[in-house]
Amino acid sequence: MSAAAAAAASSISVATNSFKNVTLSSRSPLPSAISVAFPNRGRNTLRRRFVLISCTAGDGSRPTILVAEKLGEAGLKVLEAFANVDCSYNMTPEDLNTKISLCDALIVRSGTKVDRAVFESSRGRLKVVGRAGVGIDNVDLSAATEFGCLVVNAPTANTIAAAEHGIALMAAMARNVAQSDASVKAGEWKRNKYVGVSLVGKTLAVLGFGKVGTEVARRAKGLGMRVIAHDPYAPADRAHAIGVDLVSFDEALATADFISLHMPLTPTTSKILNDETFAKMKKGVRIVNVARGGVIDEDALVRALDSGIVAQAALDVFTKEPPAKDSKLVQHERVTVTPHLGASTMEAQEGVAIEIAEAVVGALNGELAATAVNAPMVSAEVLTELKPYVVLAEKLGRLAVQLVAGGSGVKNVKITYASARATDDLDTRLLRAMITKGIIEPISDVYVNLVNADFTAKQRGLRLSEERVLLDGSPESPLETITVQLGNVESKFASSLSESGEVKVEGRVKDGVPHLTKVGSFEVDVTLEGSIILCRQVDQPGMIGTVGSILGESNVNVNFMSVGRIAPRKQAIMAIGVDDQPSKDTLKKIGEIPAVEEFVFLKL
Ligand SMILES: NC(=O)c1ccc[n+]([C@@H]2O[C@H](COP(=O)([O-])OP(=O)(O)OC[C@H]3O[C@@H](n4cnc5c(N)ncnc54)[C@H](O)[C@@H]3O)[C@@H](O)[C@H]2O)c1
Ligand SMILES: O=C(O)[C@H](O)COP(=O)(O)O
Repeated sequence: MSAAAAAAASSISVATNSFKNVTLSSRSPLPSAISVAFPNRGRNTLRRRFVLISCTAGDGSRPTILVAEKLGEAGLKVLEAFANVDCSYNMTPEDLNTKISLCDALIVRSGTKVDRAVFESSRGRLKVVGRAGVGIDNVDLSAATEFGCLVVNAPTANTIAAAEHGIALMAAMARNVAQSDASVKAGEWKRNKYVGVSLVGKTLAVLGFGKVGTEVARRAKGLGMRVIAHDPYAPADRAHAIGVDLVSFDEALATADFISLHMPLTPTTSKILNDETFAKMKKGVRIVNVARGGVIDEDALVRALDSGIVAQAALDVFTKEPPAKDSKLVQHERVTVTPHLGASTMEAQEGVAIEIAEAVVGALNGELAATAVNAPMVSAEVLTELKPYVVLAEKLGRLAVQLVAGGSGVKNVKITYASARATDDLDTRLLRAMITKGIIEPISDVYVNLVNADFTAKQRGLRLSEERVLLDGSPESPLETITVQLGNVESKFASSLSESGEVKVEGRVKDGVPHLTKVGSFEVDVTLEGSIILCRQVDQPGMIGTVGSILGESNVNVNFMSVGRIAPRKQAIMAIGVDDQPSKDTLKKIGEIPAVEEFVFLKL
């Protein structure tokens, strides 16, 4: 490492005690995997399989996907090409809980509650929940994560449909379309009663400037409205690019003639429009909600309508769906309602169905989902670059934990990533998850994947801290080295202890192949495949030959050998990569070589 190396501190503690007793799903019998192929120095292509999400049925048969709400035909076709598909559209929660233990994936829209009971009832089989749409407020994400179940959604295909519905509701509300339609159909002709208001020149406040909010803003600008937006997380330049000013929440409320809601339902946004916030609005404001019913305190909205603060409201979504037939809000004369139709266009439903079917099939195939909600999203380009480092990370975790005497005592894990790339350019969640997997799986029967890695670490009291070391030089590869250190442990191979007493292993990727490059303070160089024998010995001529002949006599194929020493004729570590597992007898013979001071056999 360069003398100028600077340690960039980014410490992530994943050890808290905020979790109650939870039963984790046990290891799936036949995990699916991603195959990573890369050339092995001109010899045979080396194939590595690393498991991210285990999904396919244990006996290798086609997985079963339960579709709980109406899904477009095109999406069903994608699913049917890959899995057994059970379309059961009107299940009670009890039906769902009964069926789910036979299903590998579940697809829902907004009408099905996927709560903790669903994950518990699945007994570890459910690996993917697909939400055919954007809002995931009907899925218990923390329960999904605890049970190692990936949640994916279809976040883009219904954006335009929702935005168009928002605009349609705003225009219909302003011109009393629904009320006057009902009136004409009832035989009336009341032209004076249904005089509306114009949109042009009015100020629209978009609350939640994400995908739908942006499209609503764009369209409202086209209608000649002045558009302002409030979104604590939206970049100002995106707003400016379409001529929208980002303002504070209070300013949006105080200035708007129309307010359109486009934020997700979260604990922060729940009832964000309430008595207090209605009181801050301009008298006669008009409200549109195509986001989620729960972002408005519905009783407070009725009060605001009755007091005249709110002139009109147009609502596609409700706290409880369907709302009660005698709901004062729904029945209110100045309220226009639709039955959660924002995403319901032919085009959007087709798009959503394909988007979710592809995401679910991809996840069942073990691919990293681009629309994962409860796991890191890794773009295809980043994943391609990181693949060998992902393998390296898991192998280093596996090696480190096997060097610990009585492995289960591991509590403190320090991971150091040395790279010439800027800290922000490396998302380490994937690597951290794989190191966690490598550490936990050899010493437990818990199956660790990208979804449950941090949760599983916390549950086992594993404290992971990550450090970035910024190296000089050209940032061609994402990482130079990964170092894994396990603190406060005894080692079964004393030479693997660093000067400060931690079990320490370091690796790097060379020509696309993960290598072990350091054990304790000894430098070695051995490819991380098959198994490894580490021997500490007194450096002397003939050692490689002696060990090599013992292994050869036992028909154990050596794929790599490397010796790291402190100084000639002093202590050295020999790292021997072997394709086959040596017998106890063979290992005993190695241990009996007079110059060998200690040795350990490690499975990768
Ligand atoms: N009615 C329908 O059928 C329908 C269809 C599609 C989407 N939706 C709903 O519309 C909403 C928006 O969907 P999207 O695809 O645009 O999502 P999105 O994630 O792209 O946008 C949501 C935006 O809300 C912002 N936000 C979060 N908390 C906020 C807060 N406290 N104040 C202001 N902004 C906040 C986020 O920063 C984000 O930019 C979601 O609730 C979704 O479920 C409804
Ligand atoms: O969040 C969404 O995507 C919309 O609310 C659509 O919900 P739906 O799939 O039930 O129509």
